Amino acid sequence: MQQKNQYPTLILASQSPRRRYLLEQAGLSFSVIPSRFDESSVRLTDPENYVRILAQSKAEDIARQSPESWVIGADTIVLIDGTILGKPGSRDEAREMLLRLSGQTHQVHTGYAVCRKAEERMITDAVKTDVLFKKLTDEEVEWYVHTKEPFDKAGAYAIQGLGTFLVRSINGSYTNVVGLPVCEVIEVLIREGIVSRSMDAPLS
Ligand SMILES: Cc1cn([C@H]2C[C@H](O)[C@@H](COP(=O)(O)OP(=O)(O)OP(=O)(O)O)O2)c(=O)[nH]c1=O
Repeated sequence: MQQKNQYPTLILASQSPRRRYLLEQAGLSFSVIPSRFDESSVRLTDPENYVRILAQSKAEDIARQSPESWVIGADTIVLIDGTILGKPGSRDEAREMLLRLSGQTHQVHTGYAVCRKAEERMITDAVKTDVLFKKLTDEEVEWYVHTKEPFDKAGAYAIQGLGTFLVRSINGSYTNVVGLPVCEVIEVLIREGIVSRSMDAPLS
């Protein structure tokens, strides 16, 4: 008898617990295999293109190992006045980023990619959300840096965490700021027949 292949149907190619949580919250079943793609190898173009290329590269990295699976990759950056803020490497850098965002509107761009190597299928797009920070006092910045939350987050904050107090308002997708535009990604998964949202199908 022929062995059934062992590839998972859907893989999230990300180390980010936030992305995992967002997809779980939406009722999806999937495996997690973080990509080891070197992000520094990608040249900075315009923000939308940049996050799409990174998302695509992360997804392709895992799709090569698991060609029958559908693979999701994503990348999030924070952009203020044309400058990209990545993850802060030190307390000083986190402080600097937060002071730069204080009282201003910035953009969060998340690129996503959904691909299946076996049929050379690749769908990518990017979503932008505007985020307005309240004006921060030095004490607030100091307190937040000391919580250590800023360190693995683009722009040195987490809207879904303690950093929620920093955000006065947003215009656009909330989940996009957290790291994955869930509505758009699930639209792709439904369109490609990977998940269903009809009553006669099981959950996910
Ligand atoms: C702005 C913002 C970013 N972030 C996070 C989401 C991402 O995990 C991180 C941006 O880094 P990314 O390089 O996009 O992702 P990652 O390195 O965490 O995971 P992987 O490359 O394996 O997919 O910042 C928040 O959690 N909350 C926020 O409010």
